[in-house]
Amino acid sequence: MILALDNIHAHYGKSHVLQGVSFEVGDGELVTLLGRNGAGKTTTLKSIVGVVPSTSGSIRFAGKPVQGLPPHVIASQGVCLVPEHRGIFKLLTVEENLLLGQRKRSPWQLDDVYRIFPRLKERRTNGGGQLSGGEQQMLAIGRALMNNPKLLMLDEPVEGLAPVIVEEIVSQLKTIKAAGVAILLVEQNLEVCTQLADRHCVLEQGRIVYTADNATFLADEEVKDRYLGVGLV
Ligand SMILES: Nc1ncnc2c1ncn2[C@@H]1O[C@H](COP(=O)(O)OP(=O)(O)OP(=O)(O)O)[C@@H](O)[C@H]1O
Repeated sequence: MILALDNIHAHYGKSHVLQGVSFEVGDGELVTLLGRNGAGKTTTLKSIVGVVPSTSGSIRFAGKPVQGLPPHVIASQGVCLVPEHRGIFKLLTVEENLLLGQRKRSPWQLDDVYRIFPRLKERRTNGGGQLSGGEQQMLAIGRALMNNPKLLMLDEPVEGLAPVIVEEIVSQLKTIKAAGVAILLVEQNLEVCTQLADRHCVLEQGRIVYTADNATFLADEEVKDRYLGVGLV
């Protein structure tokens, strides 16, 4: 088990946003966190990396409690969050952005990242601000890989991207998963989720209300309707 959340609560001021979130991610597993807008998906990711402190419950990473530790200490244990807005340094080149994430002992060095993301190699001397949205997303994922994550967390990585770029990112995430990196994915695009995931967890009003493996989820039209308000096309 790489990640285990047990009964996590979190607040923004008086607003009780996470109301007892419990779920697990196994070693090398890809789990999605689904739910309507405002369900608490981003807050859950932020509480795992310690940016939003959880007020009770426990978070264990690779068997060790991480709750309450400062974000940089949690990150150094191998948890990496690629946030929705990607955090690219626009004035640095692609390569400089990647090198910011570099760790000497990481199995992911520049050439490894360039193998998965050939577009980044082509663009390596371009400024981060000159990249398309899809390329920025690839850069954010590439930089996270250089940090040697055991668990990579992605917040809506394909939102607003053209279908051909979405396909490219899906295939790159498959490669990263095949390399043994566990992934926790927050994504509204259910087609992408069901192409990638081993398991799905649905959040509603700050609680996990449904968990199923991918095959069960695909067959369950009711859950999509009830909790997500969408049908799969
Ligand atoms: N910084 C903040 N301060 C106060 N309330 C916040 C803050 N960030 C989020 N919230 C509120 O907390 C709740 C959960 O937000 P969160 O972003 O975790 O949801 P989400 O499931 O990721 O939804 P979305 O897809 O809209 O991002 C929402 O009601 C939101 O308005």
